[in-house]
Amino acid sequence: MPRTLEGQITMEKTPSYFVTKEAPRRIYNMSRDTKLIVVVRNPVTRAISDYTQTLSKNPSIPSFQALAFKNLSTGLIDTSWSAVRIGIYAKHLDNWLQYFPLSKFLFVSGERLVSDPAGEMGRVQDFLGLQRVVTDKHFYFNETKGFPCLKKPEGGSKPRCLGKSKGRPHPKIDGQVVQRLREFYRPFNMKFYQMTGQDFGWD
Ligand SMILES: Nc1ncnc2c1ncn2[C@@H]1O[C@H](COP(=O)(O)OS(=O)(=O)O)[C@@H](OP(=O)(O)O)[C@H]1O
Repeated sequence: MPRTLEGQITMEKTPSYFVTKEAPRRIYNMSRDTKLIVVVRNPVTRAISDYTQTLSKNPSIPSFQALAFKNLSTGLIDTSWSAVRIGIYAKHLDNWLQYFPLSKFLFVSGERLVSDPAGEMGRVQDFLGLQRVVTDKHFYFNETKGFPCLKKPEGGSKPRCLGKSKGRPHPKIDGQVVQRLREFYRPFNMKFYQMTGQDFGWD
């Protein structure tokens, strides 16, 4: 990490830290004052999004359901598949709470980041002790992209949406497969709501 002067905030974004066993200890040993921001979305949609990403790089991978189930007829989920495992948020958070108190965390709703980006960004700015500089005025809904985009990014004059790999259409997954995954995640989601004191409304 670079040196940070008074009045500066250094930020780093690595999604995989949240699910990496050694990360909390290492970050705690680097700086126990670190603030932690975790963006979470419905773990079922997250798993499908993850699969979509892998599929785009390698179109010959097995079907979603072939990877998600150990046994399709008994409905046994394969928790060793990373797309499934990452969505067990309560388990990962438990590991972090061995080092950091809950007050060091901000949990951002991935769903609200799309439906109300300025609102979620407001929470981020408050959490970091920043003035609310990013507001409603900075976003517009781009009908073609189907997502909010920035009206005028920092240092640029043209509107800017996130890249092609963000907000891709997902393949259609069988309703029963989705239902079984919902059931699988429900207790972990409940635990996560309880741990964070936030109901993300996934159930
Ligand atoms: N404004 C805006 N524009 C486009 N996409 C948006 C936006 N806000 C949130 N999202 C959602 O971000 C998802 C991709 O983010 P990731 O967390 O997968 O990105 S990363 O690769 O881990 O950095 C991506 O997931 P997919 O829809 O599965 O592609 C989006 O749903």
